[in-house]
Amino acid sequence: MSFEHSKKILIALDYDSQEAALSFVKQLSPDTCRLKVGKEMFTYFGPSFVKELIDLGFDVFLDLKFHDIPNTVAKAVTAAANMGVWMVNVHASGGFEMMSKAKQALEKFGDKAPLLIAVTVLTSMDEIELKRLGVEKSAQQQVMHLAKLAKEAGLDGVVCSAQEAKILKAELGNNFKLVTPGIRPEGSDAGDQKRIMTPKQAVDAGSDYLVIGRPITKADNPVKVLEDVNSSIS
Ligand SMILES: O=c1ccn([C@@H]2O[C@H](COP(=O)(O)O)[C@@H](O)[C@H]2O)c(=O)[nH]1
Repeated sequence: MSFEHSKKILIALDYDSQEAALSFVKQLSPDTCRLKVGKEMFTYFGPSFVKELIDLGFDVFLDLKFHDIPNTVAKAVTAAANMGVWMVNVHASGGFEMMSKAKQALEKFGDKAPLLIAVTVLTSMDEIELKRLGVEKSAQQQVMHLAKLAKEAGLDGVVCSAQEAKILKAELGNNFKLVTPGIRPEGSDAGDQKRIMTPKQAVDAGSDYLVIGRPITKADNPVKVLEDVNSSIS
């Protein structure tokens, strides 16, 4: 199996126990996946947990989806870069100025700067939910609108669903990275995710990185599920 394909999988570590998360992580190799730390684990266990994962050799995506005024977000992404994370994100709906300031704040880290990615439309949202927010565009149109804004602001890519990957790649080019949660291997429960695809469909559509949480972490044999996902996309 090619190393490049294995590293496409970002496992969402959404645990309320650091011990449980670490006992799972210690069965993994940094050659077969990267790890994502989100709001739950960061709120419980903070930067020391993130650093422990980095010390174990893993690339870490710090998924805190910053959304605040430009100055605050620029300082928050600076703190993330100081932690040594591989990728960090902000909400595109925080605006062009916020995204630009965040990108500028990372320039001082040179080639050690984390990738900076913007969340477009959460994969748990469908058009009914967008309408409730007053957004009349389709999910695909709204993702495209926010992704173009993120690209103009100099960001490295976006979080979107794999359902939008093909059209985003065609419009924004191959270097603009697409990080896609809402990945569901055949037969797994969608849960609260609305815009979903299987790992193979996502890769075929052009996703660069596939975020997978519960289908792996809640499985009876998580390592086997990861191996099967990696085989399906290799
Ligand atoms: O649009 C988004 C942005 C982030 N997420 C995060 O990804 C994982 C998905 O976990 P699953 O268990 O595979 O559903 C989770 O940590 C979310 O916070 C997302 O799902 N959608």
